[in-house]
Amino acid sequence: MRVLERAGVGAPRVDAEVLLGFVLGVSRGALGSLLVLDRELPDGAAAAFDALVERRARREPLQHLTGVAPFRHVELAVGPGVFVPRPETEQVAQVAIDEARRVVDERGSAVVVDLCTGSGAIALAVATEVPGARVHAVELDAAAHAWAARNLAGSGVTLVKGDARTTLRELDGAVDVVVSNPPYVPPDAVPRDPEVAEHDPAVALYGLGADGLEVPRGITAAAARLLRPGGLYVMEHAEVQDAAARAMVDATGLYAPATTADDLTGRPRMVVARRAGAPVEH
Ligand SMILES: C[S@@+](CC[C@H](N)C(=O)[O-])C[C@H]1O[C@@H](n2cnc3c(N)ncnc32)[C@H](O)[C@@H]1O
Repeated sequence: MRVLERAGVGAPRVDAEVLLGFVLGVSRGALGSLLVLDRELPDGAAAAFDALVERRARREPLQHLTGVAPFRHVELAVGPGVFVPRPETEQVAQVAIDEARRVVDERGSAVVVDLCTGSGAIALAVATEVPGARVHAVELDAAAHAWAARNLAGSGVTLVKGDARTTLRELDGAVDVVVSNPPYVPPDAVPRDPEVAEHDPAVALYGLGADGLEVPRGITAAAARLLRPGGLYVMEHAEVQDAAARAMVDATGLYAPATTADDLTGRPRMVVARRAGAPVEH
């Protein structure tokens, strides 16, 4: 634990417990007590644990070491080449899930699209938690798409490889919920944590343009094209982008006035808007 603390790992005790549980093949909860850390480990486990701690001290993401990332009620396989799903995105998924459930109750089914799906986290959560939802997911990057294909196999989610700004034309005007956690980091805001800066793919982080919102602007336009009138759009953004994200949505003239919703820690982290009027003509 001290090795991780010295390396600047944010939650050294938690990470040490997770890695020990991983080596022993038990959940962190089943470890029982931290005293386990002081006991002798079975043959081979001590060396395996030390090797993992050393890698974690070099700031490899914990989830790359265990190969999994928890997200709501599901677990995603993750590793190099894919963005590790974050707890704050669970609340973005919640907004999409609540709306999809409401639509299913009202109409018997709902069409949900997850743009920029990465590991497939949001799409899998919606498909798992909302029976009656028909879920589509789009990912541009080949490596991330491969992780999503692995995670979404057998889930019923339709996964498409392509640019989320231009795909799924067959669903134009027919979608009830579009949810997205796109890249949105501005070019001058390189994340400080090595786990993020060195291990999350650049295509997952940087939203392009001076404000980081060039890709999100394209996603917002695509969502307007996909949504039926009254359909809901929810998109994650950085804490400092709340006003810019609302302005971005409102500037399209295609949505009712956008609002901002908070994540579970009370930070403004997503823009929410309903599609207004008639579907866009093409
Ligand atoms: C911030 S990550 C989010 C991944 C996942 N939705 C999550 O919340 O964990 C953004 C994802 O968008 C993908 N991406 C970037 N530009 C894209 C585009 N134009 N079309 C589709 N996917 C894109 C990246 O490869 C990355 O997987």
